Amino acid sequence: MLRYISRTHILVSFVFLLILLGTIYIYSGYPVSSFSICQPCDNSPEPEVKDAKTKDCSRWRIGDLNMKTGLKYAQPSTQKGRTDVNSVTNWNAPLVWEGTFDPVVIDDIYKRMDPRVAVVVFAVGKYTRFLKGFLESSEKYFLVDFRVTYYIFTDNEKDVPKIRLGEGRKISIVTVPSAMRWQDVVLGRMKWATITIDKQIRNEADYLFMMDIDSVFHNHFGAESLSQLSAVLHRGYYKNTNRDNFPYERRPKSKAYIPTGEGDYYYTAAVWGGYLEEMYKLVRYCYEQSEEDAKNKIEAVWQEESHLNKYLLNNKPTKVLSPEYLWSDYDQIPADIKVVRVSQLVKNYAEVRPNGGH
Ligand SMILES: CC(=O)N[C@H]1[C@@H](OP(=O)(O)OP(=O)(O)OC[C@H]2O[C@@H](n3ccc(=O)[nH]c3=O)[C@H](O)[C@@H]2O)O[C@H](CO)[C@H](O)[C@@H]1O
Ligand SMILES: [Mn+2]
Repeated sequence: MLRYISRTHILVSFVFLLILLGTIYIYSGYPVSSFSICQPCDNSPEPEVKDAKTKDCSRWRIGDLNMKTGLKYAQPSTQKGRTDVNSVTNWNAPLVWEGTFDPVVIDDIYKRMDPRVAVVVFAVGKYTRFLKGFLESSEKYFLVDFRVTYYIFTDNEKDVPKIRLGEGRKISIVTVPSAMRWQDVVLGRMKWATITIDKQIRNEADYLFMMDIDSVFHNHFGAESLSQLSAVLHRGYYKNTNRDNFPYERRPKSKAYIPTGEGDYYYTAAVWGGYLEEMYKLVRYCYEQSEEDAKNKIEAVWQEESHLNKYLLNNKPTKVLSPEYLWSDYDQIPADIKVVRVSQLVKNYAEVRPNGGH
């Protein structure tokens, strides 16, 4: 009997001890299941990661909104703000316009995390001519003081210009084959980006942006653009267009098909970004869906842009960026666009594309 009691005692004490240790472990702040953006920082092979920042980094988690003590900035108001545009979606995500954020505050918050940002751009065939304007203007306006790597996918490495880059910023060249059709380049972006994220970028970045190269930055493009998944409203359809007139893929045979009566917005495929893994999922989705289409002998009306719009209908973006984030030199600037941050260049489609035309 005595032996029996003492065994039970030992067992109960052991279980109690386990529970106690577990509780201490959890309450001591160990990240039980939360994904940490800073984890990759610690493993980073990059020599320029500063000690202080790496130490700081271990305290950061995605979703933290910690700001430096004593930072000086204008008092935010609950009464004043943009009233000419809607700045929230019906799934309660921010719709970002000039005047809906304070760059002093938001850039400080994100800079403290010191994320590594990958920018994937393609410059195939004659499109290498756009690299200089894109890179030089990006250095002036795009996530200044953040760590940025431009992944330049090209079939012509020697035409990549030498540009002076800011501290912590670099270029990584990825060689891709030339193409006979521009459609193959724009869709090929999904294939080559998927492969290269798997092989290389995953270990080198926390956020990833996909961008068209025929673009120039004109104004601040900062941390207000960062989120799990951020998509930009296409300038051509953001104001008065009925959803049934969005240029979604309308043929049921395509994987990108969206029936009439559905849809939130029409997003451009020329600027989109988010957490590395979220972007990987989406880029890979566009690649796989377009492969399915090819098997069925159909190509979506606006290539990867059609697949992107299909995905974002069911997987809502966590931030919607206004057309300030991609305007076009072809179009006049209306009153609600207070700032053009990026603009697409006017180009001679027939001359610059391998198979001409629109
Ligand atoms: C503003 C906007 O909504 N842009 C979209 C629109 O592009 P655009 O009409 O602006 O197409 P584009 O000619 O700029 O092609 C898209 C991008 O592919 C690359 N490229 C293309 C051809 C080539 O020979 N070499 C090369 O490098 C380059 O990075 C270029 O910026 O339609 C395309 C698909 O039809 C894509 O969805 C673009 O994102
Ligand atoms: Mn373009």
